[in-house]
Amino acid sequence: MSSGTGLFVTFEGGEGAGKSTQIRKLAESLRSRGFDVLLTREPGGSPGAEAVRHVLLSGAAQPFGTRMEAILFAAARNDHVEGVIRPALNGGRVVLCDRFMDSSRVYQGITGNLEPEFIETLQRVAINGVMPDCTVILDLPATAGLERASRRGAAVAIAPDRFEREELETHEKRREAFLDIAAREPERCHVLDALRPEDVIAADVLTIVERRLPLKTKIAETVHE
Ligand SMILES: Nc1ncnc2c1ncn2[C@@H]1O[C@H](COP(=O)(O)OP(=O)(O)OP(=O)(O)O)[C@@H](O)[C@H]1O
Ligand SMILES: Cc1cn([C@H]2C[C@H](O)[C@@H](COP(=O)(O)O)O2)c(=O)[nH]c1=O
Repeated sequence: MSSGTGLFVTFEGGEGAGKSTQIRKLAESLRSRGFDVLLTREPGGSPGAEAVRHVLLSGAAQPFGTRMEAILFAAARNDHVEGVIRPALNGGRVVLCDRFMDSSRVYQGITGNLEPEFIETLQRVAINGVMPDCTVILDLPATAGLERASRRGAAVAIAPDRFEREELETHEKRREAFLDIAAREPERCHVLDALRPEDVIAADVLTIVERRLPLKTKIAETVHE
């Protein structure tokens, strides 16, 4: 459970699953209902973590090995948590984060072949008690997600990042690894079929998140009194 009186929701899944799309839609729906929403992402979300994002996604850290990359992701996460996420939750805000610790478990742990104990130790240090209240996992075949990501990249002339460029088999393993996490943590994780139309998925996401809202968060007006 997250710290403070806010609500912490993370979005996870493979490349091109629709995380950014769904986060934007959810933020819009919640804001229109008066909630004070912070939309953020990983790696990144704070000035220090955004600097590390560039190092990681460009592949500049790749020659130093997966362990080094995992530690950099954790360092960026800790900066983001302490500088941005924890203060927002303490202020009663709804925090929506595009990827978080489950991405490290999957990308660095499972497909990076790092020992689970090492990854879990890093996560404990990185999140320092700030656990997501709820995680939406957008699930689709890797081929479909990569196709979407490549169409999106072509439209804005952005090349695939260091992780997107990996083998199809690796992306399929990641899909299975996210589903395994969901099976192990059913209270926190909700798996949605991401092949459906955006608005159908968005309605499911809103239902999931609304169930958790009244208990913990404040509406925007009361936060800024
Ligand atoms: N349900 C959907 N059906 C069809 N296309 C979609 C759907 N959701 C998103 N898209 C499109 O797929 C592309 C990828 O979506 P988006 O950027 O939201 O994914 P993402 O999970 O954040 O990707 P990444 O992890 O690679 O950043 C975008 O062009 C988006 O418009
Ligand atoms: C948080 C996190 C991310 N990654 C990888 C997953 C993606 O390939 C990129 C982020 O790109 P996006 O377009 O912003 O989704 O980084 C990772 O390997 N480990 C992590 O902890």
